Amino acid sequence: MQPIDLLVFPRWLVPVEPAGLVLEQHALAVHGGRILELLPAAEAAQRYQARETLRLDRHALMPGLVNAHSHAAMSLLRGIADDLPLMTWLQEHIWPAEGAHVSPEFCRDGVSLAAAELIRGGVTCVNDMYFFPDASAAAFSAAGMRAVANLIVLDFPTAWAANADEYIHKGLALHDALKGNPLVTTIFGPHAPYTVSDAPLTKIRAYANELSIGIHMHVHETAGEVAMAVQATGKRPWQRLKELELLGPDFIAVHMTQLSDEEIAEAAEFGVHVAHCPESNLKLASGFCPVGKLLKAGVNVALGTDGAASNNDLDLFGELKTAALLAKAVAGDAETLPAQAALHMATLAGAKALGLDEQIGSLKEGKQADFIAIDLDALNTQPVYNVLSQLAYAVNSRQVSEVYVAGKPLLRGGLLTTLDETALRAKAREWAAKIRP
Ligand SMILES: CSC[C@H]1O[C@@H](n2cnc3c(O)ncnc32)[C@H](O)[C@@H]1O
Ligand SMILES: [Zn+2]
Repeated sequence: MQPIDLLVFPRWLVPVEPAGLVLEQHALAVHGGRILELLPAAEAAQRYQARETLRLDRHALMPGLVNAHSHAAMSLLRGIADDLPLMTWLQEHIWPAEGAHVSPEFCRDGVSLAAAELIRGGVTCVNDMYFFPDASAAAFSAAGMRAVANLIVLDFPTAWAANADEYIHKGLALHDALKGNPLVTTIFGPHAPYTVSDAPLTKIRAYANELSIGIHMHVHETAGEVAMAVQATGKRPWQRLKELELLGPDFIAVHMTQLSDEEIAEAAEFGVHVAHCPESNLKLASGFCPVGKLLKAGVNVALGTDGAASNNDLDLFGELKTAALLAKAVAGDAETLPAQAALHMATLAGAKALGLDEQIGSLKEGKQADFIAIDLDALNTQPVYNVLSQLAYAVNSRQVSEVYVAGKPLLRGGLLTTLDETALRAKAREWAAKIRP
């Protein structure tokens, strides 16, 4: 018998790829933080001597969810300004609050609070755009989560940097510092076309090419953003990004609610990835991303929560259901974004957008052992005719009972292993008292 770290025997094994596959009486073998193989349960019991065995008789086992767009530390700004359109929300409420309170400590505590919520909801990897990405990266690492730290860029000064060049240089230093980190990688995060001018965008493209890192940006979030740009420059932001050669297979465009058919075709042609944030778009009344059309055109569409100040939670299972329902309504076609495609969007599509699809996003031999187990015995997921249907449309994130990243448990039997919930609650209250005394 071969000694290995872990054997998991779930009721249902959902690898996500190949699409629609649900294995029963199978096991997942894990060693050295990686998936050794998926194999029949009887064979696993004969061949492997596991240091630890997990028997999950009521559970579906699937890859960890990938949150392709978030601002994790904004968990500390949850509920500070609601029921407003994007620009009023951002310019009159969020930026002033961030200007007054964001610091390395704010980011550490906000990310830790968000990480607890994300882990509890089955998210194992998060693409995070926020100030003090060094502090955020450290907090994600301490929580044991996989993260993509954004090298953020803005034209205006904040507590993190004084001007676009300083943002870029601090970002490059962070990129160097994170080299060799097994869990945290980097991506450029220029905020949006309306906050970053041509010169820094040109530099970002050059550095992204040189260092082989991607670019992640809010694009065409609202009709107002597009109209303002057309009025000021005669060009839609997409056209400007195209002329600056930003669009390519390493570019993640977030939101994308305002798209012509020609722009959809170009997104496919350039291999641009879209990070769809349906609940934030709904709450800020930003518009509807044409997910059905994008998928038909061959665009990779990933899923994000955006920050907790515009969502107002970080529940990616909830987001996945909203995405599926909204895509059907927008397309006027109930067959758009079926359950299995929505699960793909929340896992492998996110991994692909982040350039991590060789490592995560599906349960496959050789990939990192980033997996989650969901207890389907709850009343709201009974009876189980179709596991994929339960996971996409009926699961509540509280049913996530196990979360592993690189073979290490972050949630065991519903209990967080790396974070102290009582301490997180106390910190959240402390910050609230400072922010709204
Ligand atoms: C450069 S750090 C990130 C920056 O983005 C702000 N933000 C949060 N949500 C949104 C959104 O939906 N559109 C545009 N900008 C957003 C966040 O508050 C930070 O200032
Ligand atoms: Zn955002």
